[in-house]
Amino acid sequence: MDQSNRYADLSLKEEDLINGGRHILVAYKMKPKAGYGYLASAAHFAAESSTGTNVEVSTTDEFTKGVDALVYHIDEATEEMRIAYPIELFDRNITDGRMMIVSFLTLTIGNNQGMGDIEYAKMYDFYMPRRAIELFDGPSKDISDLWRILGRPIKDGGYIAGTIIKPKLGLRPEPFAKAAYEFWLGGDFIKNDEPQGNQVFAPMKKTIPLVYDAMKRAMDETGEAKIFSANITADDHDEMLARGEFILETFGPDADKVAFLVDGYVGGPGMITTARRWFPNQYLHYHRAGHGAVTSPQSKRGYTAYVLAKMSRLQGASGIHVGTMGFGKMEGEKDDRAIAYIIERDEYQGPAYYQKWYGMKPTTPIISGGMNALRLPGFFENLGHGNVINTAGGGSYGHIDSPAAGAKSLRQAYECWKAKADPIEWAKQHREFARAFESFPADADKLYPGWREKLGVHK
Ligand SMILES: O=C(COP(=O)(O)O)[C@H](O)[C@H](O)COP(=O)(O)O
Ligand SMILES: [Mg+2]
Repeated sequence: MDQSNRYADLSLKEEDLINGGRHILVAYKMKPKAGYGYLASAAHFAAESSTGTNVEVSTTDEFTKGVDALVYHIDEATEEMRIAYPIELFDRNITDGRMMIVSFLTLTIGNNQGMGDIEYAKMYDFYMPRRAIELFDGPSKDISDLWRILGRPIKDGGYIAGTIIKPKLGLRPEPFAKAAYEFWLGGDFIKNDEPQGNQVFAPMKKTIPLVYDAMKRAMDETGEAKIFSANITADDHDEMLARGEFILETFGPDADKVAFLVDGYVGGPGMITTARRWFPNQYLHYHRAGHGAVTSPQSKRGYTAYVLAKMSRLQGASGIHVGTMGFGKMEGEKDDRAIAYIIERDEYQGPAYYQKWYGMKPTTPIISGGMNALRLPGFFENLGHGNVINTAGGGSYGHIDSPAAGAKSLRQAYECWKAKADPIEWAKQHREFARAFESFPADADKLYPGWREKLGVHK
């Protein structure tokens, strides 16, 4: 059944839809299955994603038709399809009238992912009108809160040198706390690796008090504040809250130095919102492990990493991983800068839509995955600034001198970029940075050919 007379109106202008402020707009790359017309499939897609199904139903009335999603733009050659969703379609809380990401996903990237006439469809951008921005929580804490804790300026407070406790799993409580202490002697921020929680060999009730003790000792030793991002992810929200409350109680007077890490892609939007609403005084660290299943450029379904990051700001993530833009070990491109810019700026031109955030707090780009001091100068140059959290696991615990030296090498890499200095010249003055060359020789060979001669390293 061709539903394009009801679910498509190609005379609608995007500019008018935006000025009207009544629609959420979504841009997809969509391809119908062979034998299906583009517009008819697009209209069926919009029907399934809003008020319709594959047949006409007798229960439809005039009001129903007023909230139909409408295809307003198609371009078969570029597989471009854009749909306007009336804002009324989206579910609101009975407790406080607010919007929820789960409803946004259910409609815009729900059943339409399994339709018989659609080969594939991937969301690559969406636009939220001002009213929707008003109805999402947004972050309650942001990077300025971390800068304040670290004793930095709250604007442009700069690079936060972090790590991930490695090995990923298998450390018992004492070695775990020792690994934390050793990094904090040189760095600012430590996160649990995303699978670390309450394993039998490292029970949280034993490990967390030791981590707090390590933090206190490192703060005494360095005279600097330190931050720990603790994983509270759990299937059961009560379990997640119990973890969070136990951690805050343990850190007591230093609970402001605790962030909460939630595995938001595998855990889902409800887990992020529960953490956001239950612990509004903590920095909320969104770890996105698993996202590649839908966001990878190889996947023609789901949504992009840009869309994931943009949703996380609406949900209230204080920070989210944005990859390493081709400088680390995970998939990524230089142009992934856009993923950082959409979450940190107050307005930004995305791949399809110009989004204004109307003062919603920013979400920090968290840079992670195969990073080390040698890779950072190029990374900052590409991004154009260093106001990020960077967690370098291998880059810290793989430094040949110590985790503290690894941490210092990260800070020195940032200072090198800020000073616009030549990394080789910088290495001559900064020992930990220099030793990073010997720690990661494959990277050094690739990024700084001839480094051995220039730095006088002949082993
Ligand atoms: O454990 C790590 C990195 O460890 P290492 O620093 O040793 O590589 C992170 O979980 C991933 O980077 C996540 O990837 P992303 O940030 O792309 O989501
Ligand atoms: Mg990890």
